[in-house]
Amino acid sequence: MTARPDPGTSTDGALLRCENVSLSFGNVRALVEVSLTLRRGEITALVGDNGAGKSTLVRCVSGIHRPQSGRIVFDGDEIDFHSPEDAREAGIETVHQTLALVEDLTVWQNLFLNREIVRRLGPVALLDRRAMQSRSKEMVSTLAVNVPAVRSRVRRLSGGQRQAVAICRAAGFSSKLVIMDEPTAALGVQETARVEELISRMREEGHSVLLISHNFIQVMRLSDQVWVMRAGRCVGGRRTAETSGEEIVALVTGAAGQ
Ligand SMILES: Nc1ncnc2c1ncn2[C@@H]1O[C@H](COP(=O)(O)OP(=O)(O)OP(=O)(O)O)[C@@H](O)[C@H]1O
Repeated sequence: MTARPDPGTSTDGALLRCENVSLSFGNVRALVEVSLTLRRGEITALVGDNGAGKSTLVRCVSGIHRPQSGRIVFDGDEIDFHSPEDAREAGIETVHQTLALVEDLTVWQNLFLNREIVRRLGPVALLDRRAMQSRSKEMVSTLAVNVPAVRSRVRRLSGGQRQAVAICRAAGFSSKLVIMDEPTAALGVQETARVEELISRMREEGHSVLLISHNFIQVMRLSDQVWVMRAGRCVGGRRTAETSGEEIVALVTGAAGQ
């Protein structure tokens, strides 16, 4: 990963800036000169029809793809991630639709998966279960996550509770940006409401969130800023308070200009 200082971002409040980012897969132009910004401490929504390029853009930010041209500036540095680990190291956590939780492990084991706390006893390294459990309780209670107990196995949790654990894992460990890909797509009405509450609470706790959603009502309810993608291009950005669901739908479908 290379990092180049970018003095511009510290003053304009932007945590993330994509500038003319392009990426094609063979003949498919998945991203065409996409430019957008994401401010610190806000919930930024990314909307667009199927195939618009949302996931591809997010994959560029989270280290899965590398743009063929353009640049991405995160927290003042131009990024050139080679892997999701690079992105994570820089403070970008992604909650994928698949959640990547291990069913047979407990909530706390999932929260600390691959970042176990280790205690040294002379030459021997031991997992510090007590420290991980107590830190997990703190993480869960900070965001008031609706999870029965950190010692429950994930397989016993509902879809909403699993989503909450995955979000909690991403929000913990001092991440600077949490990306969520359709966090409520597979949930019922009540569970969706709980996860939305959790996302709002993250903003109250100072987290920055990039939310991909097909649910315009949710986007209008939760976000501070909306960016719209269509056919690989970013066709507009609006402050949520200054737009309407109708205008966003019109941008998504192409019925409105920029
Ligand atoms: N790995 C890939 N190889 C080839 N084509 C791809 C690949 N990933 C995405 N695409 C193509 O790039 C375009 C953008 O896809 P992308 O998944 O980013 O859209 P999306 O807005 O996230 O859609 P959805 O809402 O359905 O997830 C589509 O035409 C898709 O078929």
